[in-house]
Amino acid sequence: MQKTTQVLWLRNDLRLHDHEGFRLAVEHGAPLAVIYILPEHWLNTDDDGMSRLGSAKAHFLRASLIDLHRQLEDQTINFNMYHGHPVDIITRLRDELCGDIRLLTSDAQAPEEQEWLEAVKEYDIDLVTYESQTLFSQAQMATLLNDFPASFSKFRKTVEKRPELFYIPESAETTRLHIHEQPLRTSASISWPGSEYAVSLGCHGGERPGIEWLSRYVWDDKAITHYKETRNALTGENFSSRLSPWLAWGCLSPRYIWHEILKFEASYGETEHTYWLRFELLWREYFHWSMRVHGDRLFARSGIQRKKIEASDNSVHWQAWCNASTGVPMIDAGLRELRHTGFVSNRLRQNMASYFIHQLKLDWRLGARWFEMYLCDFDVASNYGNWAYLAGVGHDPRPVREFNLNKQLHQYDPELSHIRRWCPEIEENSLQDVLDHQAGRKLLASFPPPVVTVPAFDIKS
Ligand SMILES: Cc1cc2nc3c(=O)[nH]c(=O)nc-3n(C[C@H](O)[C@H](O)[C@H](O)COP(=O)(O)OP(=O)(O)OC[C@H]3O[C@@H](n4cnc5c(N)ncnc54)[C@H](O)[C@@H]3O)c2cc1C
Repeated sequence: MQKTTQVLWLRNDLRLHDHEGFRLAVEHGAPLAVIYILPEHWLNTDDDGMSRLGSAKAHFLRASLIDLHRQLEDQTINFNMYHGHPVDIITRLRDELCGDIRLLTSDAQAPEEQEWLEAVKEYDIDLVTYESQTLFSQAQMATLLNDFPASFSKFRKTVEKRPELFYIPESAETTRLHIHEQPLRTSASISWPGSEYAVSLGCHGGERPGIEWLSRYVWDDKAITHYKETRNALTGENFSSRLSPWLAWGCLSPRYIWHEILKFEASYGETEHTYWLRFELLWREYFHWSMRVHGDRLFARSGIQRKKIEASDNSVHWQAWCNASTGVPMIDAGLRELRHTGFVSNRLRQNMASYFIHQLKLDWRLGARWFEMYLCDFDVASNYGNWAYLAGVGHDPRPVREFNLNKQLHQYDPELSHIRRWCPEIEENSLQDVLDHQAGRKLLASFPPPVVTVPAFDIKS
């Protein structure tokens, strides 16, 4: 009989806790090799000047891999890193390992990943997939997926009625793993993207920093007790949970976070704030399952609604966006923040996307790709799901969701704290000055004029 080697191919599940892949490997018992493949094309720049891995995002991913590497090393488990085409790497490994391969990896979210998994199966590899990014499993979702709710509310109400869904299995005892001992031929060291911007991440990638952050946010600072009230802010400490980068790379499991919130509620009581953080995690869940159901349609301009929408290819507008020089301080502040830190608040993301789609009138998918390059919490389902929603071709029941930028600025950054942080050139100006500039009514000398203005707004005295 041929010997079997298990290969655990980690993708967006860079952790040890709540990990079905490790659990399955322990259960099976054959020797295990743990690998990560950085897809080569993520490093290439496309015709629009974009790559898949901007610098802040690359920083976070790299730190997450290093943290995992160290944790595995402590348990004498080799972690083998590659870059190249995932299917090429896996088939090369199969040849190197000779014998039967049992490949364990996370279920596909995006169609691109589905293609890799389909291609791997062609090579006579025993492929076993598991869920690692969602609260629920495919089996738990089966009936809902056959008739997927068109709105988030319907989805939420259905799953909230089923508490048995919110179950967290025991973590695998990795000490019981049987490790493949022979060294594997890994790729030459990866040339990670450098940066033309000074990157200043507010957080460290990796499972252990993620667990620490969650514990501090929930238990030490008890910031969860004001979540609903502050979550729409544009800046400030602990205004939202900032869990998204760890969730995106799978350094934290959504089930682990969910259960920490439940534990907090058991100690201090459920409030609208603790509930709302779980509510937002369900939004993420909704987009993830929507992507499984709708696949490629989510990347079409007409979206899942198959609605014909117009978009221009105005290169002046596009360049202004790319250079963070739209002349609208609220937008340019967000663009600068995103390039430097890989993060922007949800409220600002909504306004930025609305401006991109409704004022610059560019194709929403270009904006989604731009976010994909820079966001260190890039999550294919949440990003494309939210952009499509704002473009009116996704799950939004409303036909158009256009934000009144000046009204939003007045409501969410009345002290100009966010704008001043990222656009110091308007340090001396008042909120009304900025509102007038953005509307093109009275231009600031210190800021370029808007490429496209937004509706005027007067502060009532
Ligand atoms: C145009 C646009 C693009 C976006 N792209 C992404 C993306 O690539 N990756 C990503 O994780 N989120 C994305 N979001 C959703 C949201 O902006 C971020 O999840 C949130 O800002 C992350 O900060 P936080 O962890 O402090 O969120 P919190 O407010 O603390 O929320 C907790 C968690 O709930 C989930 N969540 C909250 N809001 C949403 C939402 N609207 N959609 C899906 N999940 C949500 C996230 O996992 C988040 O970490 C996008 C939103 C917009 C409008």
